[in-house]
Amino acid sequence: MAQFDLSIQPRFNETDGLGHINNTVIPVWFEAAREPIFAIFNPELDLNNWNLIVAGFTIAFTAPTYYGKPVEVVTRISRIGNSSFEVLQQSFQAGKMTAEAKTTLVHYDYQTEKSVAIPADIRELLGSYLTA
Ligand SMILES: CC(C)(COP(=O)(O)OP(=O)(O)OC[C@H]1O[C@@H](n2cnc3c(N)ncnc32)[C@H](O)[C@@H]1OP(=O)(O)O)[C@@H](O)C(=O)NCCC(=O)NCCSC(=O)c1cc(O)c2ccccc2c1O
Repeated sequence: MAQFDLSIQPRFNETDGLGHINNTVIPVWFEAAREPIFAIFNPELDLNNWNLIVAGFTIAFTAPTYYGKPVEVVTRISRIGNSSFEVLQQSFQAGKMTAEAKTTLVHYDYQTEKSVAIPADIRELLGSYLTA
C-alpha cells in the first residue's frame, strides 16, 4: 500500500504553555503533508490553475505531541468519490500515533465555482494510495 511520508521537526514556537505541540499546529503539518496530492492534480502547483478545494476535515488527538523529537506524518487516500476524495493522515512520535485526521477535498473549477468529476487518469493515480 503506497503512502506519502513527511518528517517534521517540531519547532519551539509551536509548543504551548503546557509543553504540548498546540492543537492548531498539527492541521498545518497535515496540510504540508498533502502537497504531493495537490501535485497529482496540478503538477506545477500553479495557483492560477488551482483545482482543489477543502470541503472539511475532522481530527482526533490521540496522544500529546512534544517538542524535541521528530514527528512522522503518513498520508493515504481513504475514499474516492465522483468529484471528492478523502485523505487519511496520521502523525507518529517515537512510534506512537498522536493524531489522525480525515480531510475531504473536492476537484473544483474556481471560475464556475462548481465541483468537477475527477478524471480517470487522476483517479487511477489516487487509487494507488488507497487504504485497504
Ligand atoms: C466544497 C464545496 C465546493 C461543495 O459544493 P457543493 O456541495 O455545491 O458541491 P457538490 O454538491 O457538487 O458536491 C461536490 C462533492 O463534495 C462533497 N461534499 C460537499 N460538501 C461536503 C462537505 N462539507 N464535507 C464533505 N464532502 C462534501 C459532495 O458529497 C460531493 O462529493 P462527490 O464525490 O459525490 O462528487 C462548497 O461547499 C464550497 O465551496 N465550500 C467552501 C469551501 C471552503 O471555503 N473551504 C475552506 C477554504 S479553502 C482552503 O482553506 C484551502 C486551503 C488550502 O491550503 C488548500 C490547499 C490545496 C487545495 C485546496 C486548499 C484549500 O481549499
